[in-house]
Amino acid sequence: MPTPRQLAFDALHAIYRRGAYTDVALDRVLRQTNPSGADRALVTELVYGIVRRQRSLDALIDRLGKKKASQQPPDLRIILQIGLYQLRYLSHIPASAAVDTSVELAKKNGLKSLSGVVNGLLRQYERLAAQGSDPLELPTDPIQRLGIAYSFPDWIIQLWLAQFGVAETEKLCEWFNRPPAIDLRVNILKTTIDEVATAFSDAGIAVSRVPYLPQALRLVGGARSIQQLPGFQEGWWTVQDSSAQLVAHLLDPQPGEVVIDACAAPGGKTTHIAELMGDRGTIWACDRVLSRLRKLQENIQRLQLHSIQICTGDSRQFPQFRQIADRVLLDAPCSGLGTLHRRPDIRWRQTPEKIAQLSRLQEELLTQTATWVKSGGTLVYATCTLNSLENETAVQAFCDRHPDWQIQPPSPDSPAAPFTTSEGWIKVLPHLHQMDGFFMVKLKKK
Ligand SMILES: C[S@@+](CC[C@H](N)C(=O)[O-])C[C@H]1O[C@@H](n2cnc3c(N)ncnc32)[C@H](O)[C@@H]1O
Repeated sequence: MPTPRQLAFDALHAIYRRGAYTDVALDRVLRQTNPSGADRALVTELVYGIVRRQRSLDALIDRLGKKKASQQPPDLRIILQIGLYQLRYLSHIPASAAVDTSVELAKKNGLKSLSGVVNGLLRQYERLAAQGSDPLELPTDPIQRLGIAYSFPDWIIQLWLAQFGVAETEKLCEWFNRPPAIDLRVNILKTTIDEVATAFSDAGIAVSRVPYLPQALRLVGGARSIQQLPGFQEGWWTVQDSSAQLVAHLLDPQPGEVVIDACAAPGGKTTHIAELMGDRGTIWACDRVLSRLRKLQENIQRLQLHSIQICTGDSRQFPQFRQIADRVLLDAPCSGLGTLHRRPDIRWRQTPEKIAQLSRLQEELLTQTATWVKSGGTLVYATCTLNSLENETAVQAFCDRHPDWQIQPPSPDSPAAPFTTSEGWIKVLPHLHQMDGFFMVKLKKK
């Protein structure tokens, strides 16, 4: 049976050298070997943590090694990262264990002749740390300082510094390096939040309520196998972050209405809309990615909903929806910078060029889906990103071009009300609200 560190090495090898997605590579090594609880937790922590922290870890290798990280043999670099990550970020692992197991990894993975390099570099880290000096040297320039200290690319730091300033950006970076919480949304058509909370506590699983969110329960104590939690098969709940739950509350759909969800898959918000409507009315769930729509279909079946119709294709091209909807949700494809803790590789995969393309797509989707709304109807635009170009700027530009639309703040009793700015934007900031970062706004058509 391979050790947890060997499994982490295998997953990181697939991620760095073959371009695999982090969650896919991790899932593969866990499924192949099915390690026990503590080992599984260590592999998960190492893989997610190292992908997140790779800029900081490479800066340490640059400082402590004879060669820069980028010039090290690729597998050696992975092993050095595994060792340094444990020394720097995992307080429950003794330094000697971190060093010895990394030396072992080098020997077992064809790098016997370089195992001395691993030993020397990790011990040098330990020596400096023991003397009380931080082995991670930081430049004075604030962009690079935060980028290296918290392991983000400079462009993301720049973007946030412009929006939030230094102190807030630092808190945000720190938050995004923590493991994510798992929130559930209780299906009010099947059960109540109290019943679900009791079922969980009877099964020895702690859950807590989330302020302002009437259907949200947060799992206390991290990662678990979701399918085995009480009530999953019965459709009592859906995994959905609390901030994503705010979106359907802001839309405020009513029983009997026609609602179109323009970017619906895998259906977290579509199914919430159906639940809030008492499963009465018509919800068109559109998306252009078939595999994601299959997940939506599974969710509809598990939750036993009947009011949702699936529509496959590009939401910029559905003339049949012209002026038929009471409400439209545009949960737009976006850069995802509000969910960096959940998807550790986005910070390295996303680029300003890709965001410029997304921004054009968002504008086209907003312009087209707005034509679906009846007079007096509403459209909610939402993204899970913290980037004003995709948020305030996009919506303001739309309003400037369409004077028959205006921003409508949520009603004071809406769960979204506490997150609303004076301009009517709903902005969820992770370090303030302890949820994924989200932006949403409700627009009303005259
Ligand atoms: C943020 S995700 C939607 C998440 C979903 N609303 C939920 O709550 O589960 C954005 C979705 O937009 C879809 N998408 C991207 N471009 C599209 C287009 N032109 N037309 C329709 N769907 C599109 C993507 O396939 C993706 O599923």
